[in-house]
Amino acid sequence: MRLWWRGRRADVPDDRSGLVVAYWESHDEHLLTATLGTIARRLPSLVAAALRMAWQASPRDTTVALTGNLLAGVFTVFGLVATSDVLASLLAAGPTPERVRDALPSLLFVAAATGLRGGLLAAAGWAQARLKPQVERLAETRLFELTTRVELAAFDDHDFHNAMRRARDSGVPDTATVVETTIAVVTGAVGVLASAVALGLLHPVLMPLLLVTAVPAGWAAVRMARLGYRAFYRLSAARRRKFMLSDLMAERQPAAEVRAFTLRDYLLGQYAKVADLEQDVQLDVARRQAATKAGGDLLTGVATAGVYVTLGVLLAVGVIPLSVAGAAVLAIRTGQVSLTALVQTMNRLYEAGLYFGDYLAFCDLARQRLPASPPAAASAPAPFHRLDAEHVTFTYPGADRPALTDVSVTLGRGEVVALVGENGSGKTTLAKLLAGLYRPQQGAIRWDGVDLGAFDGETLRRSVSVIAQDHTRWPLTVRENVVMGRPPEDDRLAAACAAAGADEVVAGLPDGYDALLDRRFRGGHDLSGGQWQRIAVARGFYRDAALVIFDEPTSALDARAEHALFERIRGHADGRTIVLITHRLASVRYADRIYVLDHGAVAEQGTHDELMAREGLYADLYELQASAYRQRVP
Ligand SMILES: Nc1ncnc2c1ncn2[C@@H]1O[C@H](COP(=O)(O)OP(=O)(O)OP(=O)(O)O)[C@@H](O)[C@H]1O
Repeated sequence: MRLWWRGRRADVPDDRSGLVVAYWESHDEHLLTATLGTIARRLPSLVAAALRMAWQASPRDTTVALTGNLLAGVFTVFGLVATSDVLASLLAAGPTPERVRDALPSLLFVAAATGLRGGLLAAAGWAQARLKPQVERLAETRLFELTTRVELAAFDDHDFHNAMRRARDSGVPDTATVVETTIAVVTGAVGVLASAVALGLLHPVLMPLLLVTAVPAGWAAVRMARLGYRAFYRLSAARRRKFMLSDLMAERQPAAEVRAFTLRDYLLGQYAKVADLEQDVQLDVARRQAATKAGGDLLTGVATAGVYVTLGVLLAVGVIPLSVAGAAVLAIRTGQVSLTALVQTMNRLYEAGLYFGDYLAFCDLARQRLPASPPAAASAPAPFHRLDAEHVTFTYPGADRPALTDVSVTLGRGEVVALVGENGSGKTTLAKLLAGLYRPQQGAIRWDGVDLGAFDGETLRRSVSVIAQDHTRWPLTVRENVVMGRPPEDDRLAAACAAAGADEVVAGLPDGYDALLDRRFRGGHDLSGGQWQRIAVARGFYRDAALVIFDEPTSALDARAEHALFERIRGHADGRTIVLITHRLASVRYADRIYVLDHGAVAEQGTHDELMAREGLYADLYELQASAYRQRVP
């Protein structure tokens, strides 16, 4: 890990003695140490990956785009060679009308070759234009197929986030650019090759002259692209922070707290810091890119002058006739136009290829984080008789101590089991493990004796319903918020909403179940915290799951609604097992079993009466809450 700071050469380490380095100012640099050679060697595989992607997006458009450009190149050669014949006829001795007549067949050939070339390029261009959106869509779909399947723990990993941000921000759009520029590079290369072949046919000594002009421009393009990429890579963590700050300053949800806590100056100050950093790095890169370009242009000019001087010498010493020299000038000009285009597109390909490389790297990384499917995954587990956590230990990625240590709990079919304990004691973590969202590092979660790892993850999760403490307020309609991708059934929807007390919420909305729950859209509605909580609970009831986990489902409910909800939860269990996490101990009195967690371990377990008789942690917490209600104001 190296540190760096704005205003300095981006690749010079800086100890910044005495200053605290923010986490978004530091990053791993191993990728940036790649040499030009390494990166150049990467290009062919990137091009191959891009062409593979283009082929998968549309074989027909890829074929038309490639063959159209290749054939157009062939007609360029024909046209240039025929031009030499035209010049030879026109510059020959004899009366002008005769010379023109002699040149006529070659002239017609030049016209036909030019027309055909134009037609082919137009067809190829149309195919290329069609290819772009198809490739973009394919790249994006693949990315989201992975991000929605990777294990949940990946989202606790900052490296994964950084890689995902780079892949989403630039990788996806640049995938289409790589495909587009790959084809453009083929076009440019064919154009240059056509001119080189035409020059070779005119006289073998002329061919290398064209290539001399390519070297400086190519060097400059590659160096400029690399400088740009280095800046992008270095800034990716800072950009994530900038996006986060801009969301805090311009999104609806934090808007009230930004004002209430007078956070404006603080946020703007933080934003200015990141923006300064970004600007300084960008200016530094722009300066170095401009110097590189100027150097490249100067050298290209010198090389071009050298080419024309050589041509003049060849003409003067009689190595080539005037007609060949004329056609050679034309071929060199054509070749240089193609060469400039080739260098420019190579530059873009190289640059986009680096971002596309990020996209490919992220896809590989995400594939490694896909949950391992067992060799013979059993499909949807039938409702269980027992669900056991056996000596489970779990540590979050990057955390220095376990969130759960040697935890064992048992849930019987149709039971209401409560998890209680102080903040951070591990209740939510245990619930997520029971739901199969995280895998324990030690111990096992067994569904009727079968380790959860033996089940197919998707089908397992269909048998479990988790109403998270920080449940998502989906910007969708009420119906979609409850049904959550399952087939919509009106009777079931109404029953789930009634069980959760969400029917009253729906009755108050003008569009009922079709009301859109997001004020940022026209006609959207907002709900109170408690109303949202009822909608979230209705989600839990709607799913036909063997295990339903309610993580603090009543924290935002008023006392009456809370009491009613617990009654309903008990009444609607219907053979389902309910795991209830709550701090309101009066609500868990009637649970079949209560587990008391303390610092990631089960401290006590039993029924309310058993735990009260024990006079341990549960009894203390219960008494504390009860006494708060008993206290009278003097
Ligand atoms: N994604 C995460 N990455 C790292 N550590 C985490 C993560 N989520 C929770 N923890 C840590 O794991 C421990 C248990 O957290 P957990 O959310 O399970 O507690 P809890 O009992 O549900 O708390 P609360 O009552 O406040 O909801 C805490 O120390 C917490 O800081």
